[in-house]
Amino acid sequence: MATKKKILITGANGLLGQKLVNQLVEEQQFQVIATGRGSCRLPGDGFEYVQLDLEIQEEVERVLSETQPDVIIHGAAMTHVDQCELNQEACYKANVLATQYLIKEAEKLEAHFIFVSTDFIFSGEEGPLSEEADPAPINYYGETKLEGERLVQAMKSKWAIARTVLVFGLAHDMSRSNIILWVKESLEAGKEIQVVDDQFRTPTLAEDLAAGCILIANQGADGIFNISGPDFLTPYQMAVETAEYFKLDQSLIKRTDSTQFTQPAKRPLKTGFKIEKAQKELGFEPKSFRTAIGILAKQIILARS
Ligand SMILES: NC(=O)C1=CN([C@@H]2O[C@H](COP(=O)(O)OP(=O)(O)OC[C@H]3O[C@@H](n4cnc5c(N)ncnc54)[C@H](OP(=O)(O)O)[C@@H]3O)[C@@H](O)[C@H]2O)C=CC1
Ligand SMILES: Cc1cn([C@H]2C[C@H](O)[C@@H](COP(=O)(O)OP(=O)(O)O[C@H]3O[C@@H](C)C(=O)[C@@H](O)[C@H]3O)O2)c(=O)[nH]c1=O
Repeated sequence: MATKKKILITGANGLLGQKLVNQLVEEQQFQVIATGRGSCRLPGDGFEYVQLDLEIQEEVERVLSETQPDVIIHGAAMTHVDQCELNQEACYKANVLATQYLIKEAEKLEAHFIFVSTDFIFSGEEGPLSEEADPAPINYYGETKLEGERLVQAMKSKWAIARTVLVFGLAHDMSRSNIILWVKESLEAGKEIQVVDDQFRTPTLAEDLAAGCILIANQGADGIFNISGPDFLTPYQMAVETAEYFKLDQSLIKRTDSTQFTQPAKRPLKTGFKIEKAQKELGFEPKSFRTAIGILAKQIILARS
């Protein structure tokens, strides 16, 4: 029996990482090597976990030469946008240097390299955007992700970039929350929240992002693909839909805009992605926002039982 190809996931303990490992183990197309900083926080089995801090180049060299993956999905990053703005050195190490070390080993192995990127490489002047739009980041996190994309696009071996937007979902032992969980928990606690209605996104269920990355891996696809949800919404609209779905008090949601609600790092106003290319070329089919909330609701109930 032919031995299976090996796929290595970086940041496997994270929201996307956990969904990638779950789906890859289920599909059984690859031998799965899950890597992450520190101990394994993933439930279940069917994969090999290897500790890998991507900011330590010797560790990257050792782990990659020992595991010899055929495919790498690089989702690891510093993703707290405000912390990235305030601690730019840490952000640069996690998002640029780590990617640089990994690319060097991927080229040696001629491994298919799939880089997960973001709508935050864009200025937010217009949206939704196609894969051909010109990047112009307006926060430091976005700058480092764009730098990562540039390193990837200069690779001599096969590469792909999966760009996504406002990922939401439920994972084990999460290091940070995301908008749907935050809205639900705030309203359940009877807390009033200010939510902007002048930013536009195509929010993405973590499972759909993972499915899109795996389509790229399975098909050996190369180039840039927008992998996001299909619905073009503002955070305010997302909050109202979440309240409706979970039958929570909508009066606690106070509509505001980006001039009133400010965060340390500027957010691009209008982003969101057109996903026709991924739909046509990969067969990518994400869930509607409402269906996605329903999936999340089931997971929340399961997690409680
Ligand atoms: N979340 C979102 O809304 C969006 C995310 N993206 C991109 O998607 C990808 C995944 O995001 P998401 O799953 O939400 O992020 P998470 O923050 O949930 O996961 C990121 C993971 O990367 C790990 N990591 C960070 N630095 C290192 C390092 N030096 N070595 C090894 N692992 C490291 C973190 O480890 P630890 O658990 O130890 O902290 C964490 O598990 C990222 O590349 C992000 O830029 C793009 C658009 C939207
Ligand atoms: C906390 C908060 C957020 N918001 C809005 C602002 C923003 O548009 C949206 C999400 O806010 P957050 O700060 O939680 O998420 P944010 O850091 O904007 O999320 C980003 O994460 C990185 C990793 C990405 O790559 C981006 O695609 C994007 O998803 O909700 C409010 O309106 N009120 C609030 O109190």
